[in-house]
Amino acid sequence: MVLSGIKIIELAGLAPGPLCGMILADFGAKVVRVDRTRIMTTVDVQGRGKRSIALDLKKPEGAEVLKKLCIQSDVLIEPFRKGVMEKLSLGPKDLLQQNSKLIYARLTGFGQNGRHASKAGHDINFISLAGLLSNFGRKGENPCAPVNLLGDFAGGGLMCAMGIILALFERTHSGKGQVIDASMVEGAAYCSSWLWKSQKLSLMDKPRGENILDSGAPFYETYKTSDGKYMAVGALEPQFYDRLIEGLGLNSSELPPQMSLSDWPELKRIFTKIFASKSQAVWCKIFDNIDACVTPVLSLQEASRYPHNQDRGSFITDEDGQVSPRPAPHLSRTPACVSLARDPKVGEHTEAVLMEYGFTREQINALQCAEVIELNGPKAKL
Ligand SMILES: C[C@H](CCC[C@@H](C)[C@H]1CC[C@H]2[C@@H]3[C@H](O)C[C@@H]4C[C@H](O)CC[C@]4(C)[C@H]3C[C@H](O)[C@]12C)C(=O)SCCNC(=O)CCNC(=O)[C@H](O)C(C)(C)COP(=O)(O)OP(=O)(O)OC[C@H]1O[C@@H](n2cnc3c(N)ncnc32)[C@H](O)[C@@H]1OP(=O)(O)O
Repeated sequence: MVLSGIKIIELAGLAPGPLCGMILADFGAKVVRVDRTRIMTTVDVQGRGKRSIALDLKKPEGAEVLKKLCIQSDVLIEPFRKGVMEKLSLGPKDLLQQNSKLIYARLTGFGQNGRHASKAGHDINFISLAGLLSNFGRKGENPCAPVNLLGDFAGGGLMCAMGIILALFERTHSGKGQVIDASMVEGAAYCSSWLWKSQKLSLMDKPRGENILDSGAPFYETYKTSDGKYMAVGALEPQFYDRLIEGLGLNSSELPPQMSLSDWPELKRIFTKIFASKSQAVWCKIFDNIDACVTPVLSLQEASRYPHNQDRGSFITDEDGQVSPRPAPHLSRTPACVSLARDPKVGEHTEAVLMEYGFTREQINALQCAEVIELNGPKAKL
């Protein structure tokens, strides 16, 4: 696997850091998640392929343990707001001094400088300041966040993983680590470069809900079917639009032209009425054989059972029976080799990991007695 041999320390966070660590683990890195002590469970639902140690970083001995782990690792992912790591004497200066090859990834909302750098925030705040949230939602309605996909995951976890991979690549030439300042405001904005640059093309320059891709256009919209489900229509180009009209059983000579903006509301009414006359399954049968960019809107469960996705094995089931997406993209020679084991429990691997990093049993016992670490898993085999 591409990242075989790469050792990553991930300090436990809420959502973006865990995705970043999971991607790297899926592609072969050895990821150790550092959980807090005295917590019953983790909120990390993206623990696939990771091991967990429970370590109290507030205790000086705990910070020393982390330093020792980082000396022997390639990457540290830290998800706290600016200044938290420095307060623990675990900032980049402290750690890079001991391991100049370390890649120190700082995944925050607002970045390491600027007036909001020390403020707390969540996905919705980051995408609001990136100028993006103002674009989501229907005409006349309040902006509505696309769950926490854009800030936390596209702009956060994924961008941070890209930064780490870039830094690992660069390190093969320079032999040096570096600090990655991954701000979710900037990551989300960067992912959305098309939106910024398409203003010039008059594609997305009208108010929210009146543009071609934001529910303004009748041919890029969802429609309710007779059984209360939905179809997604993405018939943007004229050739696909013609086939949409054909599939709906309409006659284009009796309709206004596709790009007549003033007629979009009327076209939407017509399409809405027709889609409501048949069930989703019937529309699927019709549009399965027509190249019109029309697809069913599926729930997560339906997506994993959808024939095309089954053809490609796009979803996997772990040993707990939990279904999730398999890693993407596919690499032909060195594909991801995903773990099907259940996610790690907090502190399940403390002993095994510490021994692997050179701690003796006596040292581990002492750390345990001082409540610096917790051992919640099976004993390591010596
Ligand atoms: C929208 C998403 C988030 C979605 C997540 C939700 C699904 C979940 C969020 C809350 C969960 C619920 C909650 O946990 C309560 C229940 C728990 C139960 O187990 C399950 C049910 C729950 C109801 C649970 C359910 C769900 O899981 C939730 C609803 C996002 O946007 S995620 C992106 C967030 N933003 C960022 O990542 C940006 C950068 N980070 C930050 O801005 C802040 O870290 C953040 C996230 C705002 C948190 O701020 P906070 O003040 O709490 O932390 P920091 O200032 O960063 O400091 C961290 C302190 O912790 C100390 N520390 C860290 N590790 C250790 C350790 N190993 N040992 C000791 N101490 C440690 C660290 O030193 C800091 O201490 P100080 O404050 O003293 O400096």
